[in-house]
Order: sequence, then C-alpha cells, then structure tokens
Amino acid sequence: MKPFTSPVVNIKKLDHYFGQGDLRKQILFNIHLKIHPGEIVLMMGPSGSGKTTLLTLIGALRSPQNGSIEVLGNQLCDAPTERLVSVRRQIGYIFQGHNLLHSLTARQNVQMSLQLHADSLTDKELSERTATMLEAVGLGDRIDYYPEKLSGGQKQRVAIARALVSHPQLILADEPTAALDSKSGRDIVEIMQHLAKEQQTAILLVTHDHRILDVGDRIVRMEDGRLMRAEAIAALP
Ligand SMILES: Nc1ncnc2c1ncn2[C@@H]1O[C@H](COP(=O)(O)OP(=O)(O)OP(=O)(O)O)[C@@H](O)[C@H]1O
Repeated sequence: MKPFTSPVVNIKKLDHYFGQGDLRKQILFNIHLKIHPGEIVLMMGPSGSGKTTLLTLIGALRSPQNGSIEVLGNQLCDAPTERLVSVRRQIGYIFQGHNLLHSLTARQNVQMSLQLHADSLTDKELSERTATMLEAVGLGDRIDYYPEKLSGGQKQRVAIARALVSHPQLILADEPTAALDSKSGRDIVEIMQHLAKEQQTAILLVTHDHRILDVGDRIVRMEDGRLMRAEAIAALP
C-alpha cells in the first residue's frame, strides 16, 4: 500500500448529536483535528466528554452527520456504507477489552486479521508474517497459546500484533493500558510507539494514564464535547 503523505485524519467543523426530537443532544462541537503519518496523538479528557464518540466516528464505526471528516483520503460525512466498510478495513483497532477470540491461539487470532486484509499472500507468507509480528511484540515463545493461558499484558500484545500485522496507516486505541499494571502498560505503549515509527503508522490513543504521556508527539484534550488546545509534549513540565 502506498504511504500517505497528506494528513491521515483531517477533521473540520465536526458536530455530532445523539437522540431524536426533544431528546436530541449535541455531544461534539466544532471539532478540528489533523493527524499526520507516523504521528502519535494522545487524547485525554473527563469521562463522558466525547472521546470514544470521536474515535468511533474517525474509525467509520458510526456515520458522521455535520462537518467534514476525511480518513485516509475518504470523506466519511454522508458516505455510502461501502466506503465506511472499506475505511474500516484499513484501520487497526485496539480496545481495552482486547476482543481476542478465545477458541483461537495467538497465532490464529493474528493470522485471521491478516487474511482479511491480504488476500494475495500464500499460506507460508501469512504464517511467517504472523510469527514475525508476534515475535516483535515479545510473544515469540507464546505463539501457539490460547488467550486463557496468557496474562492481561500478553493478551493486549496479541491485540496489538493483530492490529499492526496488516501494516495499517492508522491505529485507533481506546484506553489500551487501562487494565494493565504499570510495567505492562508501559511495555505495550513502547511497542506501539516503536512499530508506529518503523511503519509510519499514525496513532490516536485515548488514555487516562498519565504514566504514558511521553510516548505521544502531541496531546489533545476533550472537554464537554470540545477539543481544547493541543500541547506539544516537550512543553509539559
Ligand atoms: N449511543 C449513544 N446514545 C446516546 N448518548 C450517547 C451514546 N453514546 C454516548 N453517549 C453520550 O455521549 C457522551 C459522550 O460519551 P463518550 O463515550 O464519547 O465519552 P468518553 O469521553 O469516551 O467517556 P469515557 O472516558 O467514560 O469512556 C456521554 O454523555 C454519553 O452518555
């Protein structure tokens, strides 16, 4: 796939509402956000401020209503379902609950994702790429383990391997370290950071975890549905 040179995400004047009629409530207000290839953007903000809603709009998991939201060169506002589905397939998702399939081994979980994205690979190539990816996240000796035999941090690493194996140009991560102890959380984000820089993947990561702020290039803050000023990490105390 050709690497992206323009912003991977380009959002202008985005509003979002939930509900109908008298119950209609505005959740996002006039959002502007650009994310460039290889950039790691952390999104923080209080519970209920709209972070997950924005993430799911960028991920083409719900339809945007007002404004402009371009993801990997595709306009998502008023987009037909096929375009949303096609964008969805180009994004790597890492969520807190890792969502591994319990009846499949680590290798099978990762390989299944690769199969969905790369139909031109032979079985041998699929298997090699899967193993290389699991080795890259430090699970070379756990490749044939089922999720129940892995720790929380190891399962989250499988989820990262699964999200990255097809070399997506955008990763969306919603609190990937929330369920992990400090050391595992740190390891996870460092793996993501390393792989992102190597593959020029852009990452938008929602977090409440102050221990990982230094892995980002930029922090944006959501408050009451509004994105507040972006801060350069270097400027933080
Ligand atoms: N499907 C929905 N229908 C109606 N309201 C919703 C829906 N999803 C979210 N909301 C409301 O939208 C607001 C923003 O929720 P959202 O989940 O985006 O916040 P958040 O910042 O991700 O919170 P948290 O940090 O707790 O995950 C909340 O007031 C929530 O109740």
